[in-house]
Amino acid sequence: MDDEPSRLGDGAVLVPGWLGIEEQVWIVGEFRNWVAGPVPIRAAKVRGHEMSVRTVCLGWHWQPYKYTRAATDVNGARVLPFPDWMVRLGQRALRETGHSGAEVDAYAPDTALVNYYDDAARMGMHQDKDERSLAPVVSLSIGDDCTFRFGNTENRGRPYTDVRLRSGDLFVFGGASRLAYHGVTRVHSRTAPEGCGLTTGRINITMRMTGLTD
Ligand SMILES: O=C(O)CCC(=O)C(=O)O
Ligand SMILES: [Fe+2]
Repeated sequence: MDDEPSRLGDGAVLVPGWLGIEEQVWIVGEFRNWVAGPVPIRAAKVRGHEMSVRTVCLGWHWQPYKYTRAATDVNGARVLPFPDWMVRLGQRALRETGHSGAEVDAYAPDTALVNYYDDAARMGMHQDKDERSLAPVVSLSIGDDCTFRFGNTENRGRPYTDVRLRSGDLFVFGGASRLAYHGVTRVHSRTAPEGCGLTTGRINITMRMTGLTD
């Protein structure tokens, strides 16, 4: 049995086992299409250093530290459109984490950062703050477990909470937690459940509302 949902902060809810195994498999299949282009998955460069995580984007392309329609730091191609099914999935995520009908209706995510972590990949503590909208971020994890660190809105340090994110878990952070620092301190190799579609590594999808218009 999966654990009950837990609150990691005001507006931050973790729902273990939210995606069924068939949904996970299906999303991994979509992931294989996304990484094949038009913009290949790549490690973004932050101040000249490649991140250990590799990322492919939908809707808008994220590069440190802005969103563009075309991947001007990769191959100049326009990223794939943000899929309708993901808008609906994002709305369902908000509905099932206690958001009001009005918030659900207003939720129109238009970018997803799709990260792939191998065993050695990590993500340092950061805020998701390149969006103009403060609508919640919806995070989905598939594959190997990770240790996810969810902190405070002031700085990268304590107080923070370390939790295990497992395949199928949903994490939503909005409201007073929307600009909380967070990161991934480690990936737990070979922990992916059998049949999730991924045999090695971890996929994380964060959908967001950019608040941008063309
Ligand atoms: O991999 C995760 O769980 C978090 C990813 C993240 O924070 C990001 O892409 O901004
Ligand atoms: Fe983030």
